[in-house]
Amino acid sequence: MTKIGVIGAGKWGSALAFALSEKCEVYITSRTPRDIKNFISLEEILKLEYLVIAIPAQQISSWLEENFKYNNQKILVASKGIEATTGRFLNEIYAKYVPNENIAFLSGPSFAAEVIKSLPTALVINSKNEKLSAAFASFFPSFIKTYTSTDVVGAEIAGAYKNVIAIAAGICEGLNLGKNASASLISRGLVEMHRFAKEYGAKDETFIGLSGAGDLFLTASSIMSRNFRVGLGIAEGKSKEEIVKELGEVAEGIGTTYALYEIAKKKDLYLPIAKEVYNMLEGTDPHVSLSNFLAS
Ligand SMILES: NC(=O)C1=CN([C@@H]2O[C@H](COP(=O)(O)OP(=O)(O)OC[C@H]3O[C@@H](n4cnc5c(N)ncnc54)[C@H](O)[C@@H]3O)[C@@H](O)[C@H]2O)C=CC1
Ligand SMILES: O=C(CO)COP(=O)(O)O
Repeated sequence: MTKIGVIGAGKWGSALAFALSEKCEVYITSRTPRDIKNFISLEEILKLEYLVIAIPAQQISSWLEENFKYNNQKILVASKGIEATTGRFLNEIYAKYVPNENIAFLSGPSFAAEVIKSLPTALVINSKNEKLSAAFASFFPSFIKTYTSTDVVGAEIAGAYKNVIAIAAGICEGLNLGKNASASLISRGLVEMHRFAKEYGAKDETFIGLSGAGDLFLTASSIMSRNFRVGLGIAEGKSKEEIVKELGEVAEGIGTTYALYEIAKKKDLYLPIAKEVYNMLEGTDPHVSLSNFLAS
């Protein structure tokens, strides 16, 4: 049996550890020791050949700098986000530590809460190394259908950007603007994230498939999404600090909105929804912001 180490025992790391244990021998670690099955130290887990890293995007670069030792491991990145302080994508951050041929990125519509119940799910493994994608794909259980793709940057941007659109969709729902507004917001969100990703050479099919439309439709239409719930909080007039405290889990859309705002300024890009989400996170009245992109 292949041994896999999962780093990060939050919602997603725990669900992936559960799923992968159908076919593999899975070990897990996190910052603080936990009383869970097959929990081992970081030092021990870094000796394994296959690793899944499920810690929040905003913490990746400091975590790698302080903890990671490259030892020819093969990595599957499960995080979805863009670094707020630098605007760097995760594949750029990891490039300093892991060669291209040893890294893959996970994408697709997948609430941890459903994976942990073995509900049917479809995921995409994205890597420049097709042999590596195939290897990771083969580790997933029967209730998860896996696809592979070489469009790393497209999948990464789709997974990060949909969280920002999910915040906007939560605001739309919280303000009771109706299904027409919600559908137009989500479809325009898809156009916006696709246009942004094209700047970086992403493929069109990534955006009409599971990684793009699939994950966007899931996250931007369900209260199960933490990012959607951030939007509901904004609609209630709460500050982002209050919302994050109440949530108690990561909502990557917040950091990613700040990253996109800076990238848009630097590269002079038109990202209207991300810009209004930024304004609302900074305290603009959501009625004003929403009417900026929904009204004529
Ligand atoms: N929960 C979900 O349904 C899904 C989550 N994701 C992505 O997976 C990533 C993790 O999300 P969740 O597990 O849901 O979040 P979570 O809030 O449940 O857990 C985050 C985990 O990261 C660890 N962590 C935080 N800062 C750290 C640091 N500096 N060093 C080491 N470990 C640290 C925490 O201890 C915790 O175990 C995010 O990027 C999220 O977007 C992707 C798909 C589905
Ligand atoms: O990425 C996810 C589902 O694919 C999880 O979304 P949230 O982080 O908004 O809960």
